[in-house]
Amino acid sequence: MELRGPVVAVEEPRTVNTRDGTRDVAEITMRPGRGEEPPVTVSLWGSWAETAELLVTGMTLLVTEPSREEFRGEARYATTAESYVVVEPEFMVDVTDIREWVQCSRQYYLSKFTSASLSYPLVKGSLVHEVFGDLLRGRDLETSVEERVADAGLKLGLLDRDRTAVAEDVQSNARAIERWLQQGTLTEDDEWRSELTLISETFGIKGRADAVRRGDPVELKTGKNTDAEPRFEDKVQATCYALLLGEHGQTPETGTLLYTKNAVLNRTEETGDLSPAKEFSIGPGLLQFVVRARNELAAMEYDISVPTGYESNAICEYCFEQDTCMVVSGRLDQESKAGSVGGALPSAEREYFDRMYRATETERREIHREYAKLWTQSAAERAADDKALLGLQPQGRSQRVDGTWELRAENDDTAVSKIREGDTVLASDGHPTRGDTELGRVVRLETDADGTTEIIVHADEPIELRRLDVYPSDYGINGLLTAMHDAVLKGSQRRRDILFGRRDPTFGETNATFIDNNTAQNRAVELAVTANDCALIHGPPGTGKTYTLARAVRALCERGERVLLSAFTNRAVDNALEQLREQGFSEFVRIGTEHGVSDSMQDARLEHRGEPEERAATLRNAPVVAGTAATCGSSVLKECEFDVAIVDEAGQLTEPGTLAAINLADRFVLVGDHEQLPPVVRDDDSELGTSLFERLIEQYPDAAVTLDKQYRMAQRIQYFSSQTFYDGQLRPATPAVAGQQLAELSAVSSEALPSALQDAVAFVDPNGAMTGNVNRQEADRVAEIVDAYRSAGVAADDIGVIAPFRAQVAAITRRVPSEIDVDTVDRFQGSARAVIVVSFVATDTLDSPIFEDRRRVNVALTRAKKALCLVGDEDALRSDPFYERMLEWAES
Ligand SMILES: Nc1ncnc2c1ncn2[C@@H]1O[C@H](COP(=O)(O)OP(=O)(O)OP(=O)(O)O)[C@@H](O)[C@H]1O
Repeated sequence: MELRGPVVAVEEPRTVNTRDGTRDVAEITMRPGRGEEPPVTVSLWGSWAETAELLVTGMTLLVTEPSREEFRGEARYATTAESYVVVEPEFMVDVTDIREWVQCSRQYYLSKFTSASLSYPLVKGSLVHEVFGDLLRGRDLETSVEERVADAGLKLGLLDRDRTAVAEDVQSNARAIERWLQQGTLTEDDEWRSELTLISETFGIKGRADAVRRGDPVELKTGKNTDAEPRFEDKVQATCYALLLGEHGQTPETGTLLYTKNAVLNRTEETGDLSPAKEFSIGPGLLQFVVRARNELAAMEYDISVPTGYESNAICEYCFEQDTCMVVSGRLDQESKAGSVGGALPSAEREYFDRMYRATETERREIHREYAKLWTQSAAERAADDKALLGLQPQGRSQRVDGTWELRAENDDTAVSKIREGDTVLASDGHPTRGDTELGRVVRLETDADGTTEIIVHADEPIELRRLDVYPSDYGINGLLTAMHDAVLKGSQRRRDILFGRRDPTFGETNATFIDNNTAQNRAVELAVTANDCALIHGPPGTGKTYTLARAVRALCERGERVLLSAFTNRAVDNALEQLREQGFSEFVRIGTEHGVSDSMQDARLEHRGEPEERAATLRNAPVVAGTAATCGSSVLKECEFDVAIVDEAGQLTEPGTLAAINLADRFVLVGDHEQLPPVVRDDDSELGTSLFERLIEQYPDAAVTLDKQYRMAQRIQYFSSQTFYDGQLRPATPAVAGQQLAELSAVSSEALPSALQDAVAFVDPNGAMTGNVNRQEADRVAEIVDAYRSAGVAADDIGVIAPFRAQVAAITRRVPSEIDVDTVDRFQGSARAVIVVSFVATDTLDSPIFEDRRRVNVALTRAKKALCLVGDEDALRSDPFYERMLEWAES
């Protein structure tokens, strides 16, 4: 039995005399049943009374196992010895955050700004952890160390570390583990699990336990500890895992900490307890303590306030982070237990930091809401939302060379989901939080001609693969905060003057001609090459953005500048590199994962594995380094410096997302189109919804150039977009572009097309009906239209179909040959087809927008080169002035 719902009133805690002596109690009123039921009073006893001080009305509270009694016809509840009180249970706190919070609340806050810094202790720490996992999976120590150290070649090289010395260091730490594993206390049937992903519905805590032995948590620490007891914060961490494990069965009573460095200590020099493994008992007091610590953290994040350090008992004098802490409080004018140094930043910068911090944390909260849906939504609801693939039939599993597992399954269902190859997912035997779950990577997800989908997932442990769920990761959030911190607190004065509108960007001069057949493109390269601060290149659809960008990269390199080439998506990064190759330039390295990078760029991909010095040199000496903006915040790229950062698709990046890339360079060039897809944010009113590109282009029109000649669309097709989004400035680059026709494609005879499709822009009303997000009649009609183009000789890969909703995408996919690309707008951005068919789905009235944003329509309509067919309900479209104008153009 539990009470879960919003708090409606809170009373101050008081001390009362009871049969058992004096006790604290606080009374609160809440609406259980997630706010559906009438208010009830709950007495929070003992140490839970303190929790009442954290509460404000509106917060969600969870009380487990309360007692209930009737008092004058009213139900009254109270906490019992078994109860837990959880503040904002849907706010998912990571176990490592609780550990940090207990050490120092300020340190928890500061660590948001130092994500992904490269340091030897961190790299060594993860190597030892990996080796530990390997040993548990039965790999032999020497092979494991050798392999893992080789895999970390690049990072070790950037840290100027020698491979053999690192291997020895890791090996000596790992020996402690090996010896402990071999101790007589362990028997053959000792049950082990490594790297267990745990998500708690009750406590709002998630984490990955290093290992679980016979149901008890084992945590690995690469430091030393010569006390008999584990360190308090380490106990806190292991206790969190115990709490999470208890949710699925028995709560463990013992936790183990393995201090690997103890094994390396010299017994003649060190005194104390040198044994690496230290056990401790986990009692109710400790379990409740970690929940209370988590509650404090969740309450602080509820209103996104900044901790002062007084929330925990840390002693600042002993803290390694004291200086950083004081600088941050000084610069941002924050109250801090450690005090502060230096003057505050100008108020505009502090306000900006504050706004962006709040917006980013709000995004985190939205991601956590997604987490909660893992259990608040039923399996069917998740499948209907495209967030899960259910009912998979396991097809076996096998251990891979590195000891991890390949899990195979099949699915006959035609269900679609957002899950794609390369994604990190929650793979489970039935339920993502209640079942046996592993965090895994989808390496294959392919549907064959008879509709069977083959699924392969790589994971640490061999589970039965029956279900996949989208994993709502907040991994990137700290990257955004770090980028913002680095830009505002560490950025040069000159850069900040530009970002905060205090000085106009300046340019040098050049007499060179870079592109001789397109004035705007030539001007764009000129700006990029001569910019002392920044240049902005606005590229409407098909105007040669990529071509111009590649030319600019080359021109900069010719002048001896080192260039960072970045974009929002992997695809755009690869497109730019392909264009560079076409222009005869190939001195670049590509940073990215094997899955992220396209096949054609695998040869340019920087391997991490190898000889450290050689790996680091390859990166350090490359004239051009390319990777997505998200990768720019990685520990590897943060070690690099560039003269110029060129960022494509800048209109799709949030401000902090853009800062991650431009922080690495002295000057920057943003390339994009703010009239196409905006940044994707979960909170509609978010400050993050406007890109830095859009803000700067409005602020500094003189630093910008618009490419105005497009090389893609027939004149008839481009007209609506040009008029509606580009003040009529967009024009075909050549008469050939303007006058292109379907009949120019080989084997195509346009006479074979039905008369309705003869025009370059056509409109068809299939008289369908929308149910949910699907319009079946319209899907049938789209299939007929695709068929008509095919019969007229258009090749399948020349046709693309775009629909606003995934459900309609699925409905159409089932009706057309598998070679035809059918997808949402986001997947089509940056590409084009000779023929594009757009399905609008909506019928009768437009209660909710078809494409959430007009800019998405712009993208959809401008993917077509020679023929565009709009399929939708005339009445619905005419009910909105924007779509009405679109119809008038289509029917003119
Ligand atoms: N100055 C030019 N001279 C000749 N061809 C050009 C020129 N600029 C671009 N093109 C050609 O026009 C086509 C479109 O260019 P590109 O792919 O660079 O467009 P884009 O603006 O990046 O498109 P998108 O809007 O999809 O990002 C390409 O085939 C490119 O080679």
